[in-house]
Amino acid sequence: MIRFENVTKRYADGTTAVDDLSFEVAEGELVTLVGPSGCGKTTTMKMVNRLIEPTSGRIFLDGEDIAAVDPVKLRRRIGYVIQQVGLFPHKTVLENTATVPQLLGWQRRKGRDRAAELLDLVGLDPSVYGDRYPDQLSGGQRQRVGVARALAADPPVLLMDEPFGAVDPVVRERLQSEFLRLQSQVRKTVLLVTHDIEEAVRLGDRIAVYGAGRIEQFDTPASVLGAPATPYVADFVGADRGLKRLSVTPIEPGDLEQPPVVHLDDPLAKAAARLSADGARWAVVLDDADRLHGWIPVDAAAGAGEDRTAGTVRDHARRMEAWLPVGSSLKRAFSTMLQHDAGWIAVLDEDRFLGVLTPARLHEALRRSIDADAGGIARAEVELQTVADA
Ligand SMILES: Nc1ncnc2c1ncn2[C@@H]1O[C@H](COP(=O)(O)OP(=O)(O)OP(=O)(O)O)[C@@H](O)[C@H]1O
Repeated sequence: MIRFENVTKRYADGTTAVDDLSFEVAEGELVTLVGPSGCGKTTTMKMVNRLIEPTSGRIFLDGEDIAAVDPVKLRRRIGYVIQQVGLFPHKTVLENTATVPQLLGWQRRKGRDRAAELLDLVGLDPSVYGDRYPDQLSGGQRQRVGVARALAADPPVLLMDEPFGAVDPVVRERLQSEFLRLQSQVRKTVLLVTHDIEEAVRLGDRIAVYGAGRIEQFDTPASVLGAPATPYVADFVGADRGLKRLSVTPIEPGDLEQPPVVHLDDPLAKAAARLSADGARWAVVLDDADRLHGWIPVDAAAGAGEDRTAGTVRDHARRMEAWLPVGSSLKRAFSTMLQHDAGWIAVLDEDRFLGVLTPARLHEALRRSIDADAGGIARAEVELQTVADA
């Protein structure tokens, strides 16, 4: 979809920002460009929408040499998201989002409908936020409007330059997750610039790791972390790449343990029988709609024995705060365990209880991720022990 062929950019003062670059981004693929400041990432990106012209080499978009395409027409096919967002302060959120459809001459109604649809898609209720002005939004909300605006005219290509750089780490992680969910729906061809290797690994189908003006490695996150191509890349991804892998490995249903399950209205004696049959120390407690309520320890249930008057699970159940949606990263699972000082966390699919993740299962999931890698990555290279050390 996007192809660079021997592209070099030399600025007037003699700086070579990009040096003989060749790579290709497939349709629907999200490629992250990562590297230290000044290595040529932004220059690379701005050559795609012709904000910067290459000194030599050619860039193709969908097979067409972009040098021959009128820059204004070219930019209509390319959404552009930047860190400073650049919303018009005197226009409402809805008007800002509808900017490009309006420039394209869409009917006002159609443009606004589309803008509302996009705001919804990025998690901003248009009936709540549509009439606000940018200064009435948080940084994270402004960033979402930036993404909605870039998508409004449904361009096949999206360029994103440090799109989540201006917000704090917690909001940043949330925006990243939201963007991944969005991308799985809209499947744009995306080039995303970041200087944060963790962001690059988390978001990219493939990562281009830049040295000065050149790509040192262009590969999947697993391969970049597991088998850095050069000492430079190894140094850049850091010694804790086993830990970074945690942030790119999602919890899957197969990773979960299935402890005994009881319901709030079950007699205590029934819960005690379930626990003793399984030899378990605790059971998960669900409400009558099968939603997670909490857990019950074996000693609370054991007193009941055969005594049918001992009450119900409800009287002894404890609430469980440590839970995560399936698909969350192992890193989030690990930090949730630490935060709640919990030996296990519940994993849900929407409201449905799927099972629990324990530290042992987390470790196994990490191994699964390593085993699933493209061949040639020696397990020993990935520092599993860092999980235990952390
Ligand atoms: N207009 C310009 N004139 C001269 N040199 C420039 C110009 N724009 C960028 N450069 C230089 O080109 C090199 C690459 O810059 P570029 O902005 O592409 O880097 P980057 O990797 O995006 O950096 P950052 O992460 O800091 O944004 C740098 O050395 C920069 O100083």
